Amino acid sequence: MSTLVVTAVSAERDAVAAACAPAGIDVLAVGAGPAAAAARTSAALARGTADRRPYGLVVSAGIAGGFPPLAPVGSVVVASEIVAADLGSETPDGPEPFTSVADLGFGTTVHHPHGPLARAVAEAAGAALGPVLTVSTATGTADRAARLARRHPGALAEAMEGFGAAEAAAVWGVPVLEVRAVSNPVGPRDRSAWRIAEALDALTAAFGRIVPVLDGWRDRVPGDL
Ligand SMILES: O=C(O)c1cccc(C(=O)CC[C@H]2O[C@@H](n3cnc4c(=O)[nH]cnc43)[C@H](O)[C@@H]2O)c1
Repeated sequence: MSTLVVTAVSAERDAVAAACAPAGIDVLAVGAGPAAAAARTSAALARGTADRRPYGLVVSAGIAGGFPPLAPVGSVVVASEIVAADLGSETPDGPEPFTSVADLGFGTTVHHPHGPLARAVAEAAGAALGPVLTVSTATGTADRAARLARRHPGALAEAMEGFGAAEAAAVWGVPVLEVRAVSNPVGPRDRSAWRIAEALDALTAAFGRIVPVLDGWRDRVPGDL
């Protein structure tokens, strides 16, 4: 079965496609944020099924903010967990001014990529493996960066689409991965410090090393990886 890679914007799509298109892996720009990612990823999965070419894996990919020092600018991360970090409610009292929908008892905030596949992809890419957060509002202050890091120990990075792509993949019963190249630190907003070209180059290089693993996954005998 084939693989679908989804990115937010066309520059990310082109960076991934430079490595994936020669291998016949589809790469789509589905828009920024979890809602656009969920809607358009689900539509692409439906098209694949209708065309009798169902996808067997969804990969959310692109650039991201990295939590220093775990994920420096220019590094690549692979998600061990895809976490909806701001899906919940603010709370007026207590040390933690946020509670998740999972804690409130009416939703899920974590998707778990296939462990052996995520490990194999991280190893091939020379990437760190750990939680990657999905946010609807990019972090722009040191205070919020510290709160997120406290609430999600070991979090490597934040981006804005992974959880949406994972929700779509779950609806279609397809496994999901998230692969990100770090363009900026999570913290006080300074767009001039974003190293987008460096991160896009890192993304292309990472997918060059990941493609053979995805090929092996496509051809796998269940239990192989
Ligand atoms: O301006 C450009 O040339 C350009 C090229 C490629 C990508 C972009 C984006 O702005 C991508 C937005 C996308 O990146 C993720 N992202 C990156 N850093 C963060 C962050 O610190 N916090 C949250 N998300 C981040 C996110 O997935 C965005 O959708 C521009």
